[in-house]
Amino acid sequence: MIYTLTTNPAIDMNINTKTLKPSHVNRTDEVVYTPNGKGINVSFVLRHYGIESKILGFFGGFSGHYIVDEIRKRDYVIEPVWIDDEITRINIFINSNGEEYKLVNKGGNVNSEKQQELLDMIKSKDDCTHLSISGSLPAGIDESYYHEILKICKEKGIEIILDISSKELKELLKYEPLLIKPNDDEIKEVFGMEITDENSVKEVMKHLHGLGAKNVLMTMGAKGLYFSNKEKIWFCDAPKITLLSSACSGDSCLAAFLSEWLMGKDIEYALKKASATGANVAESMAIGDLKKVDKYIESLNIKEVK
Ligand SMILES: O=P(O)(O)OC[C@@]1(O)O[C@H](CO)[C@@H](O)[C@@H]1O
Repeated sequence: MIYTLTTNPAIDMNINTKTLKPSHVNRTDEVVYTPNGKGINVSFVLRHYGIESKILGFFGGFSGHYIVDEIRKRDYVIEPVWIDDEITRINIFINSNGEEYKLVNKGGNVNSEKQQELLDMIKSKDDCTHLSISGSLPAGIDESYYHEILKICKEKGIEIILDISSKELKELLKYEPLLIKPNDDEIKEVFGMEITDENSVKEVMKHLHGLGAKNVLMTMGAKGLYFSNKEKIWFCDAPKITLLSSACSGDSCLAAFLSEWLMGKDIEYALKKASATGANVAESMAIGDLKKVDKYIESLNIKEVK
């Protein structure tokens, strides 16, 4: 069973507005509230593609209850660690005249007792084959927490999937995660390496594998994505779309990829599905209905980077 861990969930408030002026009452055109957080988004899209997963995370206050209730209404198994006296954050994504404004808040404080509760929960899981960890850490949790989680995974033989932007990612590769999903900006920030051409991609992949990553899915938004399994590197282009909101796009891309790749299916199709899904989400508010994915897949091209 795949488990997703969202250490810092959020209600996403997705707003569409033609006017966004300072010192002005901006009456918006559309607003969509969705129960989210990066790992939760992965679970949603996995289910869309027929793969079940279970959801873990820290939740608190009215907003935490809203997220957990919504997820339970959709019949997911979610095991929340409830944080006392703290409210799960609400993040705001504004789309106005082709521009995106992303207001991502910190998240409630998680004390050491609650941190331990989650670690004990992971330790107690006997059905967990893969743990997909996504997103930022909330207040009160130090980066060293990742090490504690990953040590438990190693001991229990749980395969690790990491989609985190933390600088600690570099140090975490020694736990040999099955897959990491950085984007090109994170590669620059965390590893100080810039993607300029195919040679730089080869260098980056070699470096990441050298540090311990078994597989790397590197996303680059409208520029496409690369996947490396240490033996080969593939590139997949991206469909041309009109961007509405890039929120949830990377998480959905990862889930689409996992839905094929973890099942041992064709790698080229998995990459096309990942690219098509990320693009279709980026032209929607929140995750959207993913209805254009099949059409986009037909238009995509894969090439091997030699
Ligand atoms: O602060 P993090 O965890 O990095 O990002 C959280 C978040 O912005 O990412 C998701 C989209 O990818 C949203 O659903 C959510 O609000």
